[in-house]
Amino acid sequence: MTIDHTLFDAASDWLEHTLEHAAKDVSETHTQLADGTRITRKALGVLEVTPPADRPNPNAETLIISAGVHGNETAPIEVLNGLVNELLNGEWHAACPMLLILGNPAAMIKGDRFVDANMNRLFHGAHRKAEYQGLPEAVRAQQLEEFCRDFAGRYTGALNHYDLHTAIRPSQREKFALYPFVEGRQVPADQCDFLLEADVETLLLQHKEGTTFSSFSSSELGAESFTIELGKVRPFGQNDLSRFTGIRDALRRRFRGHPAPAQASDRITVFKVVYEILNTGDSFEFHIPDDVANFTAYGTGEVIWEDKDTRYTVGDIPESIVFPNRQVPVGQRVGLLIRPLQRDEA
Ligand SMILES: O=C(O)CCC(=O)N[C@@H](CCC(=O)O)C(=O)O
Ligand SMILES: [Zn+2]
Repeated sequence: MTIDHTLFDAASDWLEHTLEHAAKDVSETHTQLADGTRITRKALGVLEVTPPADRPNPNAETLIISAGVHGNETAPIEVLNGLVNELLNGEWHAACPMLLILGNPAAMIKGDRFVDANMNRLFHGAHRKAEYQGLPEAVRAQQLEEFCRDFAGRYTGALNHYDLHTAIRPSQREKFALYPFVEGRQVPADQCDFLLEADVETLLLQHKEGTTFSSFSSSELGAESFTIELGKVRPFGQNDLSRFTGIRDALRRRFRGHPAPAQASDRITVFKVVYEILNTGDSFEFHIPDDVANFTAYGTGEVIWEDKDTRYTVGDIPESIVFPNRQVPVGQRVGLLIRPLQRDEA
């Protein structure tokens, strides 16, 4: 490895630098690769890649790729860091402008989903709410929004954002993507092809705007954005990276500006979110066990949650649970209920 250490001080790579400096400020710095690509370390865990102006960008796109918005979701962090190492090592040339983000370094060091507040609920302006004022995760969400806004504002090509995660629970469908809700929008076929290329065969359509990173970039920046769940949460070093080669190879292909391989888009299974379960407070009872897998289905009449005022039972069409988690603050998401998208709903 012949990495230029002006970018990462004495650290061996981007991830090591990000973890070592998690409690410190780092200033902006940049370097130029032998092929003329400029790499700017904008801040801790934020790299901008700028190919030389005369290099073709065959897919006419700009990319934002984020991982580690939840600190314990380490596999996508390792995948993204591996791709950065390849780039810095001169193994291939970057074709498109890219903003690469390791979201929450302090939580990565702790090995936890977050430190003070779930950062993936603080985007799309939510970091401005009084209850989050001054929290490091609110400051970081605002900083990441600003970097993305600045990056998006400097380019005209199609903007795409893939926010990479892994799930807390096991899942009947190991890899799946969530498409943030934007009024009147439909998922483009080439995005489904990309998901399939990355071995992601299941897509969930959100039913309302949210405060996730991908909701921010799609609603505020007009990006085609997805949250992508790639497997299960594990600590650094304990991931079986052979289960993540689909996303690694698909991203590398995009970074290099190579054409998309042909895919059969009808292979993707699409669900829509029909209901978001929220923690309603003291009398809230969630009837789904803690160890249930994502996509477990519940039949007509089954009670999912209740409190002193409300009892939610499944209606005529079975519904499946995704992201069940009762350990969330009042007002936050305890889970999503989904059902397959019918043909006439497409
Ligand atoms: O497994 C879980 O319960 C959570 C995994 C995760 O972090 N998922 C994202 C999904 C974001 C979205 O809805 O687009 C999250 O909860 O932030
Ligand atoms: Zn996550």
